[in-house]
Amino acid sequence: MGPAGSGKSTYCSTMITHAQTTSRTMHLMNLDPAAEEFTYKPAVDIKDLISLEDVQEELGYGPNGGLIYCLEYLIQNIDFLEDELGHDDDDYLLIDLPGQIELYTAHTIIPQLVSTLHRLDYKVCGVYLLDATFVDSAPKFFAGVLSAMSAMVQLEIPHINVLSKCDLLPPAKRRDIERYLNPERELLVGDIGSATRPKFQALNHALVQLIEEYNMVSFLPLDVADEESVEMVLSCVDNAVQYGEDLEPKEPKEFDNDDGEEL
Ligand SMILES: Nc1nc2c(ncn2[C@@H]2O[C@H](COP(=O)(O)OP(=O)(O)OP(=O)(O)O)[C@@H](O)[C@H]2O)c(=O)[nH]1
Ligand SMILES: [Mg+2]
Repeated sequence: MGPAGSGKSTYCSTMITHAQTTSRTMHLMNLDPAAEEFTYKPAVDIKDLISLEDVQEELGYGPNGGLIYCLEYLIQNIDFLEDELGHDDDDYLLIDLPGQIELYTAHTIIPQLVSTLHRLDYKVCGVYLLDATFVDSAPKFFAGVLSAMSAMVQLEIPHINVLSKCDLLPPAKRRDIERYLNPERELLVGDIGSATRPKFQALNHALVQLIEEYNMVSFLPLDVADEESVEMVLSCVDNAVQYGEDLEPKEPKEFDNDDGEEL
């Protein structure tokens, strides 16, 4: 999840590339009906169910309304998803969503999708991306945190915040951003206080308290050019969904005889 252009699709392809280097399989589920180009072919694609172009042409919707229509259509035809999904115990799906922010704040589409996945026994973790190059001041950081928080409270699933595009930050900006990865209350109050007018002080305090109560202030930096950084984000998501805990160790095929018995 995350605002338009925050790096959601890049996150998905980066994780799949990384998984391949560690002989792990991940599948892409594309739920962005406007997505046109893919680094990896999606295993499940909303465009096989409904096309944004058709919706715009036939129903006269604009791009944003059309997109919401497509996702609502998916929820009404959730059998499509159930039929498309594999039934492997260790299926790992990366679900790429569109960037319309209202999807994460106002609509019930994503919560409905999550409950379908839960019904199908998937463990779901929300990963919310914010573009690090935009989060360069306290007010922008707050705006980003509040958007991430509204997704989190709506979904009630394990939630991880990621600052994307850290590779684009010059070293000095990187140090600035590090202040916000795990900031102390005093830092937040101080920074937001000096960036806004005194009359907002009470509001600022209330916001900092809210952010603290939801334990929302931590962000993981993601530099897609740095394998360690990619691995760190992946292992936090793995931990959140307890990936691997239920997996049976697999016997290599050559140790089975023709009857499937172990030798
Ligand atoms: N250098 C760099 N560029 C990135 C990174 N992530 C995304 N980009 C670039 O940012 C632009 C948007 O990235 P996408 O991955 O398409 O973002 P998105 O969130 O899927 O965008 P929408 O689906 O349109 O909401 C593209 O030009 C990407 O190449 C990153 O980690 N580093
Ligand atoms: Mg995208």
